Amino acid sequence: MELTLTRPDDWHLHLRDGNLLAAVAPFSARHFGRAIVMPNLRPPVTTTAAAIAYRESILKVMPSGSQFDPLMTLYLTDTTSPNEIKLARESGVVYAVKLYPAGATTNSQDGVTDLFGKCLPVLQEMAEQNMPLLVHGEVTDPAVDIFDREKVFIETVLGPLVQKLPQLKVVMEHITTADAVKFIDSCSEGTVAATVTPQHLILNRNSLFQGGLQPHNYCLPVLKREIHRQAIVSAVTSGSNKYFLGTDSAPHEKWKKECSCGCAGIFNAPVAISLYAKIFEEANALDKLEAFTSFNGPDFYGLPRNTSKIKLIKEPWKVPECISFPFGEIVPMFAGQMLDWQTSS
Ligand SMILES: NC(=O)N[C@@H](CC(=O)O)C(=O)O
Ligand SMILES: [Zn+2]
Ligand SMILES: [Zn+2]
Repeated sequence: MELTLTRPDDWHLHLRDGNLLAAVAPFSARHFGRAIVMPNLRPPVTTTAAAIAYRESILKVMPSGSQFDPLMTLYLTDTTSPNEIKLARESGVVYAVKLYPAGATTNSQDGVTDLFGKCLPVLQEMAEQNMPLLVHGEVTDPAVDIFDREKVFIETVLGPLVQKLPQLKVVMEHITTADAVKFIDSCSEGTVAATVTPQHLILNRNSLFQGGLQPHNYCLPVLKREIHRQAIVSAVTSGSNKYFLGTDSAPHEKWKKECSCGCAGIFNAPVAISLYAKIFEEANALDKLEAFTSFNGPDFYGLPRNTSKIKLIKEPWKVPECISFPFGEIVPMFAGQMLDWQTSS
């Protein structure tokens, strides 16, 4: 069996920097036309000037002949100025601003401590400039159970934000719950949307503990119960244009995952397209796959859809156990397992 799709884009990707960037970027460039590149480096990408420099370093490591187009983002802080948003818009290379609640996830130390108290003028400027806000949607209050942090974020931050600034474009990133689906479905089309990762569509929280602790299935927001997984599968396969592909591929070196305090993040770039195809096939919804992978994202961002195509063939392949590069090793999602779909180049 074969499927031809308009080339997909990845609307949520961590490319890292330095040696790791060079090692992982080709895995995304192989399949995706464009990617929204997350700014959570150390130090974070907080200015347009830094975003331009980061974009250059990404383009430098691209395989020759690659058309891959990195769409840059700024990391919102308590002190980001409205003027920085103007510069970002004028640059033509910054496509969004990312909200990390301080302490919510990897490299979020410099994130926002009080969105409504500190960031309202910037958010107003973003609404005016039609600059989307991308949201890691979890509260950081240690008193809130980790499995409830997305739900509480919707109730206490996202809901009120959408009420306060109804013109602001918002993407709730990597949604994991039925609560998020309900919220997104209730919002107005073209203004609020969500990305969905392969891991949250294919795994539930049992996968964290299956046969022992599984660090390579650990990401944030953490995997949830099966009923939540089913709700997001229904959402993406429903044909709604509010949901689109965002892998959240987030590589960490093997030693940083397999240790006494492992990092959150799953490296799924090599398997993401295969997994999305598997999910849509199992839901009898392969006819809805292309809108999710290739149409809904650019339509939301107001960008043209890609014109080139990729071909998927149903032919089993084994995911490598480990990907080695000159300075280390990374374990991909589904390492050592068989998958049905692969792309033919
Ligand atoms: N998803 C993750 O578990 N980790 C991401 C950060 C993020 O997207 O929250 C990372 O940068 O490692
Ligand atoms: Zn996140
Ligand atoms: Zn992410």
